[in-house]
Amino acid sequence: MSGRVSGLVALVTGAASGIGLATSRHLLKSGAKVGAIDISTNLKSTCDALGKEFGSSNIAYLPCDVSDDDALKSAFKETKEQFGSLDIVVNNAGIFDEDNWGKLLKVNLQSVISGTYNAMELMSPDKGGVIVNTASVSGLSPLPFCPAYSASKSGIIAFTKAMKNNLELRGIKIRINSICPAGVETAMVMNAGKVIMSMPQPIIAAATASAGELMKPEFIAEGIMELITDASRNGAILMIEPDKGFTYVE
Ligand SMILES: NC(=O)C1=CN([C@@H]2O[C@H](COP(=O)(O)OP(=O)(O)OC[C@H]3O[C@@H](n4cnc5c(N)ncnc54)[C@H](O)[C@@H]3O)[C@@H](O)[C@H]2O)C=CC1
Ligand SMILES: CC/C=C\CC(=O)/C=C/C=C\C=C\C=C\[C@@H](O)[C@@H](O)C/C=C\CCC(=O)O
Repeated sequence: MSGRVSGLVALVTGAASGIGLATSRHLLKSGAKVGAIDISTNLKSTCDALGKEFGSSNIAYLPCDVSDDDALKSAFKETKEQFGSLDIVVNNAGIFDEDNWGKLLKVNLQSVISGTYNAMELMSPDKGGVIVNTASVSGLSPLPFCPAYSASKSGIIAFTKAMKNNLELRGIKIRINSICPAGVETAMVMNAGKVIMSMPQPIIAAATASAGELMKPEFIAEGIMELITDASRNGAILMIEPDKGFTYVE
């Protein structure tokens, strides 16, 4: 799979908000069909609005908790059944909840691994496909105010690199990449402020020190689209920062 996404079938998790919503819009605008997965009650109105703008037959409303492996598998299958193929998967849903770190690991890391295996099962062996996993700069440089979150994102990066080699060695024509944004202006960051404020003062200071200018979700969606459409990108880790823009890291 390379080049144009027009006519292809994509699946995006965390599609109701922030980076997932911006990516779904970008994919629809480029002529792809999108299976939109999210746990949020906002997903219905989001899909209705996207359907009005881009055609209701191009978007599938798939309410699902990505931490439930069986439910996630069903939503992947439903996307292929509705649209006839599965070519692009963006494993993007995530939470920022250190107090519930067990749940965080399931949503942020387990769902990326199970989403990748689902994609491998459903993508065409001939045509192949592309997977993009949303990590974070915290997966490259772990942050003291979110140790479990950082671990989940490091896990995504390690999984993506290892799976790239695994797929290549087995001759499977699926590319797999990861995106690592710094702070983005989404509900996740807006809600994190009050949680961080309840942490010990030195941790608040560390969080404040690492916070830079927030980027727009649309900018991150552009990075995800680059990883989808540029056939030379496989096993790529794309860091996105407000001051430096896009940087591919080893
Ligand atoms: N906002 C930021 O500064 C950054 C965010 N990220 C990552 O980007 C991804 C998207 O986050 P944002 O757009 O920022 O946040 P967001 O909060 O706007 O969007 C996350 C979406 O995931 C959904 N979600 C959460 N738990 C779910 C579950 N169990 N099942 C299905 N859907 C679920 C939410 O309902 C929401 O719609 C996450 O993986 C996050 O860790 C990475 C780097 C920076
Ligand atoms: C710093 C970006 C690192 C990682 C990005 C990421 O993957 C997820 C980030 C999630 C939450 C980040 C929250 C950052 C908050 C900062 O703005 C701190 O300055 C908040 C500190 C105190 C709160 C102050 C207030 O709300 O009044």
